[in-house]
Amino acid sequence: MSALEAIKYSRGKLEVLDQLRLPHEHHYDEVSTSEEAFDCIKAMRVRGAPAIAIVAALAASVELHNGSCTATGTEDVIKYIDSRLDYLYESRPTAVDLGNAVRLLKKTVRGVKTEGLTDAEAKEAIIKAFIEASEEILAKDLKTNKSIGAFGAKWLQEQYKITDDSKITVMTHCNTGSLATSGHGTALGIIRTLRDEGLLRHAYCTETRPYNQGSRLTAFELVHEGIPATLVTDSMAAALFRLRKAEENIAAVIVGADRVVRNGDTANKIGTYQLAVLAKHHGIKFMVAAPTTSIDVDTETGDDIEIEQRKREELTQISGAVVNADGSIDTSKSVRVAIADQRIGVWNPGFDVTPHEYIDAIVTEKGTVVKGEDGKFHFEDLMPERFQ
Ligand SMILES: CSC[C@H]1O[C@H](OP(=O)(O)O)[C@H](O)[C@@H]1O
Repeated sequence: MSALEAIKYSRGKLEVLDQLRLPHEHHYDEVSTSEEAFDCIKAMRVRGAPAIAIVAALAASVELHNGSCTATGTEDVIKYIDSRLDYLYESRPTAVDLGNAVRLLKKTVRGVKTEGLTDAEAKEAIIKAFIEASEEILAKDLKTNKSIGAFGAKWLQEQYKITDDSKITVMTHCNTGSLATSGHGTALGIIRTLRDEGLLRHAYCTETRPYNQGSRLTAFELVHEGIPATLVTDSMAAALFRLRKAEENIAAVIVGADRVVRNGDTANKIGTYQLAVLAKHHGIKFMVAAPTTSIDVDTETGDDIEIEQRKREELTQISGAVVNADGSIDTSKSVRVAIADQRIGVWNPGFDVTPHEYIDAIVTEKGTVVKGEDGKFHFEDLMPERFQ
């Protein structure tokens, strides 16, 4: 049974699942312009580093396909495309996949051969190249995630020599599954592969306050696919490790990434760093699962990563569906309630940075990277083209 599709696309038409309504309601918004995509990403109706990049690229592609560009002449057409991509880039700052997609698409349109073509022919060739490149970003993502799953499961098998009698339990944070990508997922993709290969005993997912990607999205994906799983609050991780690590063979915490920088420091959903500290304290492996599009070798350390600050209402208010007296969920009535004094000060960073010292492995579609004798991660062998 396949998991939920965050993104539905055919040339000229993009639909995005409104993740703010999950898990109670499945509603797709049609996204046909960069403005609609920007709002969808900013409001986190779609979220997850790869999904953000895919939606931005495809929305720009759909509007171009539908004739939004009135410019003529190669220079003005490229200038228009740049302006749409630069606008989309501003929607959320921390995840690097969006920036990488923008750079790829800008490079693509500049590589189109237009010598000897009329202005109309050149414009058509540029738009065609853009659309094909944006569709390739979507197509490549699922293959990437399956590869991350395979490399991650292989690394864990090497670490623990897993047998039927020693299947492992893992924890994951936030949502890194089909709702954060085009399918299968990154960290949750490794969990899916562990389950497929008969290596998984159990999965724990954290609630992931304040947006609740874990309780609303990951729990839904795990239940949807029948993966044995338990939900805990973010604050329960320490007690879980201390009381149940041995009994449940808790072997690893597996998280996604919004940005991995040159030394391996990793920005991910807020609450990731504390899990890394706990994992180290309890002798549990800490793994980052991320496509190479999430690796930013131009940034030296995690101190240089811009951390998105989000609105106060995400902490002081929550929304959800009504639970009827008989326990059924009434999806026709969504309520929003205040859960704090609305005058209280709020600090709401969307992400934190886990120093590379706390990370045991970074799993990508090109292989798993571990620290060298210098105690640092090195990506030169993984992505030589990025170091030229
Ligand atoms: C494969 S998704 C990567 C990353 O994105 C999530 O953040 P958000 O839900 O705010 O977009 C989370 O940090 C995931 O680990």
